[in-house]
Amino acid sequence: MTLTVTDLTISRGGIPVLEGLNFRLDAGRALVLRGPNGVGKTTLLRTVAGLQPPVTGQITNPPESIAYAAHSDGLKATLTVAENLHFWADIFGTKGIDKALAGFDLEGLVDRPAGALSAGQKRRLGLARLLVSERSIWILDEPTVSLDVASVAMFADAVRAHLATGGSALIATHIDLGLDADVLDVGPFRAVPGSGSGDFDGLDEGFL
Ligand SMILES: Nc1ncnc2c1ncn2[C@@H]1O[C@H](COP(=O)(O)OP(=O)(O)OP(=O)(O)O)[C@@H](O)[C@H]1O
Repeated sequence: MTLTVTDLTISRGGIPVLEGLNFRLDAGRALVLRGPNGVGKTTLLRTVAGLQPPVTGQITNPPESIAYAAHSDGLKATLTVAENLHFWADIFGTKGIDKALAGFDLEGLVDRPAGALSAGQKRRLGLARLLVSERSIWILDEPTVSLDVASVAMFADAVRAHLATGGSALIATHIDLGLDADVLDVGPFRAVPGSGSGDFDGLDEGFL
């Protein structure tokens, strides 16, 4: 399960933000994206996840291999924790939520509506969907926002376990997760300004 990005140029709101990107993500590996605020990390993740087309270049990955966790949690506020996970299990065509509940310490919250969770608990539930998805390539945008130290460690353990079973992860994060990961600084790939339509793109997905 290899993700390959070749000669990629990406845009946001019709304006190119990064260009000339080439990288591959092999099974069992994590790649951490670094770069200053606004450089285009989220845009790159959205493009790799298939939420928007590249300007130029290719992205190849096995079909139905990607699970994408965006900035926002994208939870169903009136559904319980268990119902949210079952909802996503139905979407992904998988069965069972126990591993996801255990992996993110949610067993004590199964009957709580997602809207009544704390910010960190919501984030844990959002990340638990990765386990429900059973997808091999995780695309993660600032996954540790709102997480306390113990929950960051829990998340890092989940990523390590995923890599150990042949999964992979592409992660935009400003913190050190303590993973054995490759690092790609996208700063040097900033696009030359002056082209594009400038159209506003209001789409902001929670999870796919
Ligand atoms: N919906 C949008 N429409 C138009 N432009 C946008 C939109 N969202 C972000 N941008 C712009 O696109 C550029 C890239 O933004 P992006 O969110 O990809 O950066 P980032 O590297 O993820 O930043 P951060 O580290 O702050 O999360 C920025 O200049 C940003 O202002």
